[in-house]
Amino acid sequence: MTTPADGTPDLLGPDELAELAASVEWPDDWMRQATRERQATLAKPVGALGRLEDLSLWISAVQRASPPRPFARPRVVVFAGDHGVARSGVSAYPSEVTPLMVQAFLSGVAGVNALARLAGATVRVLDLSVDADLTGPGVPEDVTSHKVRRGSGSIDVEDAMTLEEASTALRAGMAIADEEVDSGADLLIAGDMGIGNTTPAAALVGTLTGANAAEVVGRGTGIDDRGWMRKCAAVRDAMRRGRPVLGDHVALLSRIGGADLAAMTGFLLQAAVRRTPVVLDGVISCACAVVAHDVAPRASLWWIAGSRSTEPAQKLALDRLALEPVVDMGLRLGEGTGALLALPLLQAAAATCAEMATLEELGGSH
Ligand SMILES: Cc1cc2ncn([C@H]3O[C@H](COP(=O)(O)O)[C@@H](O)[C@H]3O)c2cc1C
Ligand SMILES: O=C(O)c1cccnc1
Repeated sequence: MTTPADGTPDLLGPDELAELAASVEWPDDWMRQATRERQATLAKPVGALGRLEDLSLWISAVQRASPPRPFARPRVVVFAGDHGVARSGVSAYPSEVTPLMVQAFLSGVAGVNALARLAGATVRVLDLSVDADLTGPGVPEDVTSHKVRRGSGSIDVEDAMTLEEASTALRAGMAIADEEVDSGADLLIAGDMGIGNTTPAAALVGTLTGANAAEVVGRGTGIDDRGWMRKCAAVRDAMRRGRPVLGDHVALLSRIGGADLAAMTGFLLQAAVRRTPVVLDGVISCACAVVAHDVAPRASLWWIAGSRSTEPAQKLALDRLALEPVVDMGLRLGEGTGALLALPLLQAAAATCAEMATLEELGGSH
């Protein structure tokens, strides 16, 4: 935690967040318009590339380039963290799976690794709040370089973390986005790993959209009806704890979020500040996106929805963000997999627009 010389905790205050929000620029509408005009001249019937054409306009606007370029350095950052609420029977799997999956990401054998290889993206995994000690031989130091705490509190009955830790986690996420953009990433994806994390995600979406627990709670890793009812009760209790601090984003994340989710929120915000596009993934990244959008409404113009999740909270989140997923394949994995599934379609949108001749260049007209 960063603490100023006088010893007071370095809280991320509303003024700093408002300043951050004000620094988010608009994507470039001139480039969007230039690409719209180009699409109308390419060697195809007008509109024949369907939604790829819409995607090419967004890519142009966020790249400030017309025609758009395929992304050269797409990067996934997986935010790993455990959640005390998992002890209340809200997940089909135990928290011990979280550190195992971190090892799997590092070994390159998880779903996110396979899809990243296919899509030409690289993967970085960070332990923000895994309830295990991941330092030691075989684990690169980078993995724990932004660790905030071991596990987050059980949000139905206690705070996920302190206000200081929430501030630290948000700042960590911003620093991570800076690190990635400074290292050359031109497209970012926020992946998640943490047993129980669909519970705080649902609670955040429910609190910010005004929906009730039954409307936001899904099956997560595959809980049965009794598990779903336990999860509804946990989310209802968490939302009761979150509602009084609606509007204070640091307090909201400290009460009913988690260090991993707070970091992801900071990451999404800073990506927008750095004019770097993001493909959102499943319910976790979309829940964080709703928090980040509440801080900085313009930030969502820098994001696109990769994949429809089966989690109901993701639908409410995307409605709030006015985003329509690129693919709908019934995914419910997270890790960044849904975003990676959409990435080849984004590349297709950029490549067709950049590489196709115009009808006029072929000697024709229409
Ligand atoms: C082996 C395994 C790999 C995963 N990869 C992502 N998740 C996903 O499922 C979890 C969230 O669902 P819930 O809230 O129901 O626990 C998170 O770890 C999320 O990343 C996984 C879950 C498991 C079991
Ligand atoms: O929507 C997701 O990404 C998701 C759904 C269930 C479990 N983990 C992640």
